Amino acid sequence: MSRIQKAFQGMNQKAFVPYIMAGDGGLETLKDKLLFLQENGVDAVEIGVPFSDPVADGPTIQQAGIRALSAGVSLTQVLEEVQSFKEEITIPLILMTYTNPVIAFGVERFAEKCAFAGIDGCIIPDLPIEEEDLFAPSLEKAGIELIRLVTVTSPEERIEKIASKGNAYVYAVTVAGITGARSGFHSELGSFLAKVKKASKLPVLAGFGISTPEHVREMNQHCDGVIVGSKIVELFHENNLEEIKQLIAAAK
Ligand SMILES: O=P(O)(O)OC[C@@H](O)[C@@H](O)c1c[nH]c2ccccc12
Repeated sequence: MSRIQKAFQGMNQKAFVPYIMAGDGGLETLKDKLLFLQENGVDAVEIGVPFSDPVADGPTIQQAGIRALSAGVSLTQVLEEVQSFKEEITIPLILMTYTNPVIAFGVERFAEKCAFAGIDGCIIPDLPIEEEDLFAPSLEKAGIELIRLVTVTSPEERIEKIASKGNAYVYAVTVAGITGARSGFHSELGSFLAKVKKASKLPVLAGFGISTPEHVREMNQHCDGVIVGSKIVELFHENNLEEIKQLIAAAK
């Protein structure tokens, strides 16, 4: 059983998975952020790779990506950095990137380097399930789990098709649109998450627009855990570690 499967199967608490942008504040801060999150009890971390054309990202994550790119941070550097401290990180790490950088890097090489760096899973949000055979075999061979997204606007058959795959967790996107803090959630949220849960044997984690402890608690009534991106990115940028702890604590 992989580290990621161990972390997410037989969980008796709700999961909390933060997203951070690698290289925001300098690549040398990545290790300290991961150690901080690990010490404070998160279940996994999504590490974003800065990319020039992040179509699914809202302004907060885009800005973090621009800061990282202007510091010269690349996919190669992110993988080398993660590899350099892999012995100290025990929680699963999920690399979040887009199809183009992976193709440019070479799919097979990407999968191997991820495995060598101690990465457990990947999220490639612009990779539709119809095209995943381009990536999935190489990732599987390297022991990297592909985490798939379903969205609140996906038709039911599509939810079923996507949610029945994989070994880690299903990422349920709770809004139609891009990442970023929001004040309210989709009216179909509860029934959407119920559909995803029914279609999958895996834990269902909800993400997009979750930015307060109240959101975390509300969302967790309908799913197995949450993913928080933009708010975590913003709080790290402001060095507000206290509020990060409060968000994590809301899931426990
Ligand atoms: O930022 P939010 O609204 O909290 O959403 C999570 C999200 O940031 C993270 O999982 C993510 C970052 N970039 C993405 C692109 C697509 C899907 C998901 C993501």
